[in-house]
Amino acid sequence: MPTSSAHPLLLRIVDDLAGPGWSQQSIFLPPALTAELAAECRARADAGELTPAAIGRGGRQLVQEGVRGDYTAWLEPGQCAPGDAWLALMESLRQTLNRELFLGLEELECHFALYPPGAFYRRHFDRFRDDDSRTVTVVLYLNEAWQPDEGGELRLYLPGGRAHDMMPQGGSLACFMSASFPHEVLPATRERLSLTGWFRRRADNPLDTL
Ligand SMILES: O=C(O)CCC(=O)C(=O)O
Ligand SMILES: [Fe+2]
Repeated sequence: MPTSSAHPLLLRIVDDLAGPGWSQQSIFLPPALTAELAAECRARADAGELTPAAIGRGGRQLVQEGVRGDYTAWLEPGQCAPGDAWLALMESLRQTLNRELFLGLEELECHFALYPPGAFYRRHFDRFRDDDSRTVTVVLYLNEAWQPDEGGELRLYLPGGRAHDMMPQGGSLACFMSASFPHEVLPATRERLSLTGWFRRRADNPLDTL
């Protein structure tokens, strides 16, 4: 059992990752900060700063609409106040996960994602075949008053052939071990906004760091 003084919400995520390996927090972020992050995502979309998401990494990136149809933009420190507030919270989570679970997480890469109505992301793993540094996935949803009949669930495939669906409700968080759970994003009837991040640790392959 964790014994530290970290926020109870963060400790709940620690317990979930140490147990089943995934966590769903329905009320993770206050509505005001969620709304500010949603506004930032929309502003970037309006400014044409979101680009079609690609599959793979480095020189092997490929846009494949039949696999994923979302648009993304990286969130970097110093770009906007709500983004920095989010990154500070994720830094607390990173430190808590390292302290309690010895995960050795070194950094977070994080992007806004916008799925137009009907867009999806087929079943996949978040780890690249040639790079195992993505260790923990976090997805914060930015959609106010999402309704169950609007679709857009994150479907997490669990061991034993079961699946768990999560509605992309504003302020809720999905978190899971990146290498353990195939997952997909189902199409929605309305625009679906999120902020997705991956905590990375140093790649095992020394050639990757050259
Ligand atoms: O938005 C989600 O629910 C998950 C997104 C995802 O799987 C990804 O970007 O790799
Ligand atoms: Fe994913």
